[in-house]
Amino acid sequence: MSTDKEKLLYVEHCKGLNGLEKVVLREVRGSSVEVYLFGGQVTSWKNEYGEELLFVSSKANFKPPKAIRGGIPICFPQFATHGSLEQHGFARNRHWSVDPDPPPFPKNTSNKAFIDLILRPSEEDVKIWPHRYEFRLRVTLGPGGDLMLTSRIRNTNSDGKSFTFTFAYHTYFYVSDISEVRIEGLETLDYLDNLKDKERFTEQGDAITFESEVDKVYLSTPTKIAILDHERKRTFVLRKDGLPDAVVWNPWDKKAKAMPDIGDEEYKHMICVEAACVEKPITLKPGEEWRGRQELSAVPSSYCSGQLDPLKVMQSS
Ligand SMILES: O=P(O)(O)OC[C@H]1O[C@H](O)[C@H](O)[C@@H](O)[C@@H]1O
Repeated sequence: MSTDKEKLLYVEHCKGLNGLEKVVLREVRGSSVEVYLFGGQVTSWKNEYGEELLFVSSKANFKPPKAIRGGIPICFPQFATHGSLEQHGFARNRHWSVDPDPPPFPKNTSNKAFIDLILRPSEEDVKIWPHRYEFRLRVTLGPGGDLMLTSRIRNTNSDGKSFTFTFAYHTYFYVSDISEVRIEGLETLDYLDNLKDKERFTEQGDAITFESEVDKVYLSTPTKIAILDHERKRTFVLRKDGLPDAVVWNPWDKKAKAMPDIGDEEYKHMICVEAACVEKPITLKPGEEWRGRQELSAVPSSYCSGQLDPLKVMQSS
């Protein structure tokens, strides 16, 4: 366990843009993470060289109630238009609080840089979605610069009613050039195509690359997905737990132009790959809790490349 004094070095509470409350996590080797209490949203993740790994639009409004465009918005209790609520639910445009005394995790890690946030419904929220819950979000910056998000959602209804929700960590990765990006781990899977009325298709071909707008929900994916940025020679590895689906989105030029909070050319520098639970919504009875976890790491591409796997090089020589 870290002492309070030690924790101060790693977790700083301060003001962000427009005076919004922000928490900065730091790790000794220099990596950092920023989390806004508005939206419970991670808005920055930097590696030990100070390079930004997440995309945040230059036109992002850091002005509630509009959600911040970029980073990792939380979609809850509804992903996209899969229900009657506003697009992506309301968690991304609510003010979260720091949770001073969260229930412990079964396995407490030695990580020092983490923050626990909590969202409970306001009376206004209950009118929109008639349920009581506690949504606890732990954001952790690991010793190697990895970024972990763990959500724990508990049904606290006192009227005996269950509730059902869909969910996504709507992660915007920063990439050098979208036309040089490849995603591995989703080949041959079934997906719902949001550009074709959520119709179901099967992915064909070897790997996923980009040359036009994409908005797909891949179903029941492996727990590990890799996003390769060839130009930057960087690979993001996304690991997920409790979140069977994965959304891939890039608005491309026309849609980006129509969006007031994305610059016309900025679609080239972003790719959303979102650990999600969309196809089969989660139902919780009163007292029940759900957990969904996403872990991100960024490594030089050579570490991941099959060609450079020493075993494979030896076998092929
Ligand atoms: O503009 P937003 O409400 O933030 O949504 C941005 C995008 O999020 C997801 O990736 C959905 O699949 C897209 O259909 C949507 O356009």
